Amino acid sequence: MTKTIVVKIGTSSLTQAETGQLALSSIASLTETLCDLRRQGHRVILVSSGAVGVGCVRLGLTERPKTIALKQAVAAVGQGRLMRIYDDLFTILQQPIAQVLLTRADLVERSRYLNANNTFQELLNLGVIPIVNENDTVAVEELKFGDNDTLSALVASLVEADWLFLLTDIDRLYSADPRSVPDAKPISLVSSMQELTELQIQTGGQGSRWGTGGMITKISAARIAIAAGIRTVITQGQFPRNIAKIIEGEPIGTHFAPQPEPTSARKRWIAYGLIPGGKLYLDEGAITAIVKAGKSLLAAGIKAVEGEFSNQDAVQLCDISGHEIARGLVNYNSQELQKICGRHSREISAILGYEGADTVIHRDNLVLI
Ligand SMILES: Nc1ncnc2c1ncn2[C@@H]1O[C@H](COP(=O)(O)OP(=O)(O)O)[C@@H](O)[C@H]1O
Ligand SMILES: N[C@@H](CCC(=O)OP(=O)(O)O)C(=O)O
Repeated sequence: MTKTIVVKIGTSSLTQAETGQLALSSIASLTETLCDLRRQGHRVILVSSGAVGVGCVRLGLTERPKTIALKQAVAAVGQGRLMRIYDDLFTILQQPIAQVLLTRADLVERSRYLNANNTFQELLNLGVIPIVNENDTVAVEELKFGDNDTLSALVASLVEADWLFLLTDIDRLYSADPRSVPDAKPISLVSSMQELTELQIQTGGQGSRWGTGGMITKISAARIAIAAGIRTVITQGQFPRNIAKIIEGEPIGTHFAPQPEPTSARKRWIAYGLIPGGKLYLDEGAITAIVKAGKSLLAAGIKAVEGEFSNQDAVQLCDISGHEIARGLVNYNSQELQKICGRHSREISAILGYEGADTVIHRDNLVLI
Protein backbone atom coordinates (compact mmCIF):
# COMPACT_ATOMS: atom_id res chain seq x y z
CA MET A 1 0.00 0.00 0.00
CA THR A 2 1.23 3.51 -0.82
CA LYS A 3 2.56 5.34 2.20
CA THR A 4 3.66 8.94 2.61
CA ILE A 5 7.11 8.92 4.15
CA VAL A 6 8.97 11.96 5.47
CA VAL A 7 12.69 11.46 6.11
CA LYS A 8 14.70 14.09 7.97
CA ILE A 9 18.47 13.96 7.85
CA GLY A 10 20.60 16.08 10.20
CA THR A 11 23.89 17.79 9.55
CA SER A 12 25.64 15.27 11.81
CA SER A 13 24.70 12.47 9.36
CA LEU A 14 25.41 14.44 6.19
CA THR A 15 28.90 15.48 7.20
CA GLN A 16 31.95 13.87 8.74
CA ALA A 17 32.39 14.77 12.39
CA GLU A 18 36.09 15.61 12.17
CA THR A 19 36.32 17.63 8.97
CA GLY A 20 32.76 18.73 8.29
CA GLN A 21 33.22 17.36 4.73
CA LEU A 22 30.23 15.62 3.17
CA ALA A 23 29.62 12.00 4.18
CA LEU A 24 29.31 10.91 0.55
CA SER A 25 28.57 7.25 1.13
CA SER A 26 25.69 8.02 3.54
CA ILE A 27 24.22 10.57 1.12
CA ALA A 28 24.51 8.16 -1.82
CA SER A 29 22.93 5.37 0.19
CA LEU A 30 20.12 7.71 1.29
CA THR A 31 19.51 8.65 -2.35
CA GLU A 32 19.28 5.00 -3.38
CA THR A 33 16.98 4.16 -0.49
CA LEU A 34 14.58 7.02 -1.27
CA CYS A 35 14.53 6.03 -4.96
CA ASP A 36 13.75 2.42 -3.96
CA LEU A 37 10.86 3.66 -1.84
CA ARG A 38 9.58 5.67 -4.80
CA ARG A 39 9.82 2.60 -7.05
CA GLN A 40 7.70 0.72 -4.53
CA GLY A 41 5.07 3.42 -5.05
CA HIS A 42 5.56 5.38 -1.82
CA ARG A 43 5.34 9.16 -1.68
CA VAL A 44 8.59 10.52 -0.26
CA ILE A 45 9.66 13.88 1.18
CA LEU A 46 13.21 14.56 2.33
CA VAL A 47 13.84 17.26 4.93
CA SER A 48 17.55 17.93 4.72
CA SER A 49 19.69 20.08 6.98
CA GLY A 50 23.22 20.89 5.96
CA ALA A 51 23.06 24.34 4.33
CA VAL A 52 25.03 25.96 7.15
CA GLY A 53 27.45 23.02 7.55
CA VAL A 54 28.15 22.77 3.81
CA GLY A 55 28.45 26.56 3.53
CA CYS A 56 30.98 26.62 6.38
CA VAL A 57 33.18 24.05 4.66
CA ARG A 58 32.94 25.92 1.36
CA LEU A 59 34.04 29.14 3.05
CA GLY A 60 36.69 27.51 5.24
CA LEU A 61 34.92 28.34 8.54
CA THR A 62 35.80 25.94 11.33
CA GLU A 63 32.76 26.41 13.55
CA ARG A 64 29.05 27.10 13.21
CA PRO A 65 28.42 30.86 12.75
CA LYS A 66 27.24 32.61 15.91
CA THR A 67 25.66 35.75 14.46
CA ILE A 68 22.40 35.50 12.56
CA ALA A 69 23.61 37.55 9.61
CA LEU A 70 26.65 35.30 9.12
CA LYS A 71 24.54 32.16 9.47
CA GLN A 72 22.13 33.50 6.85
CA ALA A 73 24.96 34.31 4.47
CA VAL A 74 26.62 30.94 4.99
CA ALA A 75 23.31 29.09 4.48
CA ALA A 76 22.87 30.88 1.15
CA VAL A 77 26.26 29.52 0.04
CA GLY A 78 25.59 26.01 1.38
CA GLN A 79 22.00 25.46 0.23
CA GLY A 80 22.87 25.76 -3.45
CA ARG A 81 25.78 23.35 -3.13
CA LEU A 82 23.68 20.90 -1.14
CA MET A 83 20.95 20.88 -3.79
CA ARG A 84 23.50 20.45 -6.53
CA ILE A 85 24.82 17.31 -4.85
CA TYR A 86 21.31 15.93 -4.37
CA ASP A 87 20.37 16.77 -7.94
CA ASP A 88 23.47 15.01 -9.30
CA LEU A 89 22.80 11.86 -7.27
CA PHE A 90 19.03 11.70 -7.83
CA THR A 91 19.49 12.48 -11.54
CA ILE A 92 21.80 9.46 -11.90
CA LEU A 93 18.84 7.39 -10.65
CA GLN A 94 16.39 9.35 -12.84
CA GLN A 95 14.47 10.66 -9.89
CA PRO A 96 13.15 14.25 -10.18
CA ILE A 97 13.50 16.38 -7.08
CA ALA A 98 12.31 19.83 -6.02
CA GLN A 99 13.69 22.37 -3.59
CA VAL A 100 11.14 23.63 -1.06
CA LEU A 101 12.40 26.31 1.31
CA LEU A 102 9.92 27.20 4.04
CA THR A 103 9.75 29.87 6.71
CA ARG A 104 7.65 29.74 9.85
CA ALA A 105 5.43 32.47 8.37
CA ASP A 106 4.36 30.07 5.61
CA LEU A 107 2.55 27.96 8.18
CA VAL A 108 1.11 30.72 10.40
CA GLU A 109 -1.46 32.05 7.97
CA ARG A 110 -4.07 29.39 7.32
CA SER A 111 -4.32 30.15 3.58
CA ARG A 112 -0.53 29.86 3.16
CA TYR A 113 -0.53 26.68 5.25
CA LEU A 114 -3.15 25.12 2.98
CA ASN A 115 -1.31 26.39 -0.08
CA ALA A 116 1.93 24.74 1.09
CA ASN A 117 0.03 21.47 1.39
CA ASN A 118 -1.37 21.84 -2.14
CA THR A 119 2.14 22.34 -3.50
CA PHE A 120 3.44 19.26 -1.69
CA GLN A 121 0.52 17.17 -2.93
CA GLU A 122 1.12 18.27 -6.54
CA LEU A 123 4.83 17.46 -6.29
CA LEU A 124 4.06 14.04 -4.80
CA ASN A 125 1.42 13.37 -7.50
CA LEU A 126 4.10 14.17 -10.09
CA GLY A 127 6.38 11.55 -8.52
CA VAL A 128 8.85 14.20 -7.38
CA ILE A 129 10.82 13.97 -4.11
CA PRO A 130 10.57 17.43 -2.50
CA ILE A 131 13.73 18.34 -0.57
CA VAL A 132 12.78 20.71 2.21
CA ASN A 133 14.84 23.02 4.38
CA GLU A 134 14.18 26.13 6.38
CA ASN A 135 14.76 29.24 4.28
CA ASP A 136 17.57 30.25 6.64
CA THR A 137 18.70 33.17 4.54
CA VAL A 138 15.49 35.13 5.08
CA ALA A 139 14.20 33.61 8.33
CA VAL A 140 14.07 36.15 11.16
CA GLU A 141 14.62 35.25 14.80
CA GLU A 142 11.02 35.80 15.96
CA LEU A 143 9.61 33.80 13.08
CA LYS A 144 11.61 30.69 12.41
CA PHE A 145 11.41 26.95 12.98
CA GLY A 146 14.93 27.03 14.38
CA ASP A 147 15.54 23.35 13.87
CA ASN A 148 14.70 20.90 11.14
CA ASP A 149 13.37 18.24 13.52
CA THR A 150 10.39 20.51 14.25
CA LEU A 151 10.17 21.50 10.59
CA SER A 152 10.03 17.85 9.51
CA ALA A 153 7.27 17.06 12.02
CA LEU A 154 5.25 20.06 10.84
CA VAL A 155 5.70 19.03 7.21
CA ALA A 156 4.73 15.43 8.06
CA SER A 157 1.65 16.72 9.88
CA LEU A 158 0.80 19.11 7.01
CA VAL A 159 0.85 16.35 4.38
CA GLU A 160 -0.67 13.75 6.77
CA ALA A 161 2.28 11.39 6.39
CA ASP A 162 2.26 7.79 7.60
CA TRP A 163 5.91 7.73 8.69
CA LEU A 164 8.46 10.24 9.94
CA PHE A 165 12.09 9.11 10.10
CA LEU A 166 14.53 11.29 12.04
CA LEU A 167 18.00 10.25 10.88
CA THR A 168 20.82 11.25 13.19
CA ASP A 169 24.33 10.27 14.29
CA ILE A 170 23.20 7.87 17.01
CA ASP A 171 21.34 4.57 16.60
CA ARG A 172 18.37 5.41 18.81
CA LEU A 173 17.08 7.37 21.77
CA TYR A 174 18.57 6.57 25.21
CA SER A 175 17.45 7.44 28.72
CA ALA A 176 20.30 10.03 28.65
CA ASP A 177 23.03 11.04 26.20
CA PRO A 178 25.25 7.92 26.05
CA ARG A 179 28.22 10.11 25.12
CA SER A 180 28.21 11.56 28.61
CA VAL A 181 26.23 8.88 30.51
CA PRO A 182 27.77 5.53 29.48
CA ASP A 183 25.15 3.37 31.24
CA ALA A 184 22.19 5.17 29.59
CA LYS A 185 19.46 2.68 28.63
CA PRO A 186 18.40 2.27 25.00
CA ILE A 187 14.71 2.87 24.30
CA SER A 188 13.09 0.82 21.53
CA LEU A 189 9.46 1.82 21.82
CA VAL A 190 7.59 4.77 23.22
CA SER A 191 3.97 3.71 23.14
CA SER A 192 2.23 6.92 24.19
CA MET A 193 2.69 10.60 24.90
CA GLN A 194 2.26 9.85 28.60
CA GLU A 195 5.00 7.22 28.54
CA LEU A 196 7.28 9.75 26.88
CA THR A 197 6.70 12.16 29.77
CA GLU A 198 7.18 9.42 32.36
CA LEU A 199 10.49 8.27 30.85
CA GLN A 200 12.00 11.68 31.81
CA ILE A 201 14.66 11.40 29.14
CA GLN A 202 17.80 13.49 29.72
CA THR A 203 18.90 15.26 26.57
CA GLY A 204 21.98 17.21 27.66
CA GLY A 205 23.11 20.08 25.44
CA GLN A 206 22.91 21.24 21.88
CA GLY A 207 23.94 18.03 20.10
CA SER A 208 26.94 17.55 17.87
CA ARG A 209 29.32 20.26 16.61
CA TRP A 210 27.35 21.04 13.46
CA GLY A 211 23.89 19.94 14.60
CA THR A 212 21.36 22.43 15.94
CA GLY A 213 18.87 21.03 18.36
CA GLY A 214 20.31 17.84 19.86
CA MET A 215 17.92 15.13 21.02
CA ILE A 216 15.42 17.46 22.69
CA THR A 217 14.13 18.80 19.37
CA LYS A 218 13.72 15.23 18.07
CA ILE A 219 11.55 14.39 21.06
CA SER A 220 9.36 17.45 20.55
CA ALA A 221 9.16 16.62 16.84
CA ALA A 222 8.01 13.11 17.76
CA ARG A 223 5.30 14.61 20.00
CA ILE A 224 3.96 16.75 17.15
CA ALA A 225 4.03 13.83 14.71
CA ILE A 226 2.43 11.19 16.93
CA ALA A 227 -0.38 13.61 17.78
CA ALA A 228 -1.03 13.74 14.04
CA GLY A 229 -1.18 9.93 13.88
CA ILE A 230 2.28 9.55 12.32
CA ARG A 231 4.58 6.68 13.35
CA THR A 232 7.93 8.27 14.14
CA VAL A 233 11.34 6.60 14.26
CA ILE A 234 14.72 7.91 15.41
CA THR A 235 17.47 5.94 13.70
CA GLN A 236 21.02 6.24 12.43
CA GLY A 237 21.68 8.31 9.30
CA GLN A 238 24.76 6.28 8.45
CA PHE A 239 22.54 3.35 7.46
CA PRO A 240 19.62 4.78 5.44
CA ARG A 241 18.79 1.31 4.10
CA ASN A 242 17.35 0.58 7.53
CA ILE A 243 14.37 2.76 6.56
CA ALA A 244 13.05 0.07 4.20
CA LYS A 245 13.72 -2.64 6.81
CA ILE A 246 11.86 -0.65 9.47
CA ILE A 247 8.85 -0.17 7.18
CA GLU A 248 8.85 -3.95 6.73
CA GLY A 249 8.69 -4.40 10.49
CA GLU A 250 12.27 -4.79 11.75
CA PRO A 251 12.67 -3.32 15.24
CA ILE A 252 15.52 -0.90 14.48
CA GLY A 253 15.90 2.49 16.22
CA THR A 254 13.37 4.05 18.59
CA HIS A 255 9.72 3.90 17.54
CA PHE A 256 7.08 6.33 18.75
CA ALA A 257 3.64 4.79 18.29
CA PRO A 258 1.08 7.17 16.75
CA GLN A 259 -1.79 8.42 18.86
CA PRO A 260 -4.82 6.22 18.07
CA GLU A 261 -7.15 9.19 17.56
CA PRO A 262 -5.13 11.84 15.73
CA THR A 263 -5.84 15.49 16.42
CA SER A 264 -7.78 17.09 13.53
CA ALA A 265 -5.87 19.07 10.85
CA ARG A 266 -7.32 22.41 11.99
CA LYS A 267 -6.44 21.75 15.62
CA ARG A 268 -2.91 20.74 14.60
CA TRP A 269 -2.59 24.06 12.83
CA ILE A 270 -3.77 25.86 16.01
CA ALA A 271 -1.34 23.87 18.16
CA TYR A 272 1.77 23.87 16.00
CA GLY A 273 1.28 26.08 12.92
CA LEU A 274 0.47 29.24 14.87
CA ILE A 275 2.94 31.04 17.12
CA PRO A 276 1.40 31.67 20.54
CA GLY A 277 1.18 35.36 21.48
CA GLY A 278 0.92 34.87 25.25
CA LYS A 279 0.20 32.60 28.21
CA LEU A 280 -2.84 32.05 30.38
CA TYR A 281 -2.18 30.53 33.82
CA LEU A 282 -5.08 28.32 34.91
CA ASP A 283 -6.33 27.08 38.26
CA GLU A 284 -6.81 23.38 39.01
CA GLY A 285 -10.56 23.46 38.30
CA ALA A 286 -10.07 24.90 34.82
CA ILE A 287 -7.33 22.36 34.04
CA THR A 288 -9.59 19.46 35.07
CA ALA A 289 -12.45 20.90 33.02
CA ILE A 290 -10.46 21.21 29.80
CA VAL A 291 -8.28 18.10 30.18
CA LYS A 292 -10.71 15.58 31.71
CA ALA A 293 -14.12 16.87 30.60
CA GLY A 294 -13.19 18.43 27.23
CA LYS A 295 -14.86 21.72 28.25
CA SER A 296 -14.27 25.25 26.95
CA LEU A 297 -12.13 27.66 28.98
CA LEU A 298 -14.02 30.22 31.05
CA ALA A 299 -12.62 33.46 32.49
CA ALA A 300 -13.25 32.22 36.04
CA GLY A 301 -10.48 29.62 35.78
CA ILE A 302 -7.74 32.03 34.65
CA LYS A 303 -5.33 33.11 37.40
CA ALA A 304 -3.04 35.34 35.33
CA VAL A 305 -2.43 36.61 31.81
CA GLU A 306 0.99 37.12 30.22
CA GLY A 307 1.93 38.75 26.92
CA GLU A 308 0.11 41.02 24.48
CA PHE A 309 -2.19 39.42 21.98
CA SER A 310 -5.32 40.14 19.97
CA ASN A 311 -8.67 38.45 19.83
CA GLN A 312 -8.37 35.15 17.84
CA ASP A 313 -4.61 34.85 18.43
CA ALA A 314 -3.21 31.56 19.71
CA VAL A 315 -2.13 31.41 23.37
CA GLN A 316 -0.55 28.78 25.60
CA LEU A 317 -2.56 27.45 28.53
CA CYS A 318 -0.36 26.58 31.49
CA ASP A 319 -0.65 25.36 35.05
CA ILE A 320 0.42 27.72 37.76
CA SER A 321 4.08 26.64 37.46
CA GLY A 322 4.12 27.52 33.74
CA HIS A 323 3.94 23.96 32.41
CA GLU A 324 2.04 24.01 29.10
CA ILE A 325 -1.13 21.94 28.93
CA ALA A 326 -2.99 23.19 25.88
CA ARG A 327 -3.20 25.86 23.21
CA GLY A 328 -6.16 27.68 21.80
CA LEU A 329 -7.58 30.70 20.00
CA VAL A 330 -8.79 33.41 22.39
CA ASN A 331 -12.08 35.26 22.11
CA TYR A 332 -10.65 38.28 23.99
CA ASN A 333 -7.48 40.30 23.62
CA SER A 334 -4.89 40.52 26.41
CA GLN A 335 -6.15 43.83 27.85
CA GLU A 336 -9.70 42.52 28.07
CA LEU A 337 -8.50 39.29 29.65
CA GLN A 338 -6.48 41.17 32.29
CA LYS A 339 -9.78 42.74 33.37
CA ILE A 340 -11.98 39.66 33.33
CA CYS A 341 -9.64 36.88 34.50
CA GLY A 342 -10.93 35.08 37.56
CA ARG A 343 -14.42 36.54 37.06
CA HIS A 344 -17.69 34.77 36.33
CA SER A 345 -18.96 34.86 32.71
CA ARG A 346 -22.12 36.75 33.73
CA GLU A 347 -19.95 39.63 35.06
CA ILE A 348 -18.08 40.12 31.77
CA SER A 349 -20.47 42.53 30.09
CA ALA A 350 -20.59 44.78 33.18
CA ILE A 351 -16.78 44.83 33.48
CA LEU A 352 -16.05 45.46 29.80
CA GLY A 353 -19.12 47.55 29.05
CA TYR A 354 -20.13 45.36 26.12
CA GLU A 355 -21.41 41.85 25.48
CA GLY A 356 -18.62 39.39 24.77
CA ALA A 357 -18.36 35.63 24.22
CA ASP A 358 -19.25 33.34 27.14
CA THR A 359 -16.07 31.39 26.73
CA VAL A 360 -12.49 32.67 26.63
CA ILE A 361 -11.53 29.75 24.41
CA HIS A 362 -14.23 27.58 22.89
CA ARG A 363 -13.46 23.86 23.03
CA ASP A 364 -13.53 23.69 19.20
CA ASN A 365 -10.53 26.04 19.22
CA LEU A 366 -8.70 24.33 22.08
CA VAL A 367 -6.05 21.61 21.71
CA LEU A 368 -4.40 19.61 24.48
CA ILE A 369 -0.62 19.44 24.09
N1 LIG B 1 18.86 10.88 25.43
C1 LIG B 1 19.65 10.88 24.34
N2 LIG B 1 19.68 9.79 23.53
C2 LIG B 1 20.46 9.78 22.43
N3 LIG B 1 21.23 10.82 22.03
C3 LIG B 1 21.24 11.94 22.77
C4 LIG B 1 20.44 12.01 23.97
N4 LIG B 1 20.63 13.25 24.49
C5 LIG B 1 21.47 13.91 23.70
N5 LIG B 1 21.87 13.14 22.64
C6 LIG B 1 22.80 13.60 21.60
O1 LIG B 1 22.05 14.09 20.46
C7 LIG B 1 22.91 14.00 19.33
C8 LIG B 1 22.12 14.13 18.04
O2 LIG B 1 21.65 15.45 17.90
P1 LIG B 1 22.19 16.45 16.75
O3 LIG B 1 23.67 16.53 16.84
O4 LIG B 1 21.43 17.73 16.86
O5 LIG B 1 21.82 15.63 15.47
P2 LIG B 1 21.29 16.03 14.04
O6 LIG B 1 22.36 16.84 13.37
O7 LIG B 1 21.08 14.69 13.44
O8 LIG B 1 20.00 16.80 14.21
C9 LIG B 1 23.60 12.66 19.54
O9 LIG B 1 24.83 12.62 18.93
C10 LIG B 1 23.72 12.53 21.06
O10 LIG B 1 25.01 12.83 21.52
N1 LIG C 1 18.47 24.77 8.29
C1 LIG C 1 19.76 24.41 8.87
C2 LIG C 1 19.65 23.18 9.72
C3 LIG C 1 19.07 23.34 11.06
C4 LIG C 1 19.08 22.02 11.83
O1 LIG C 1 18.09 21.64 12.47
O2 LIG C 1 20.21 21.26 11.76
P1 LIG C 1 20.31 19.74 12.30
O3 LIG C 1 20.25 19.75 13.83
O4 LIG C 1 21.61 19.28 11.81
O5 LIG C 1 19.17 18.97 11.72
C5 LIG C 1 20.78 24.06 7.78
O6 LIG C 1 20.39 23.67 6.68
O7 LIG C 1 21.96 24.15 8.08
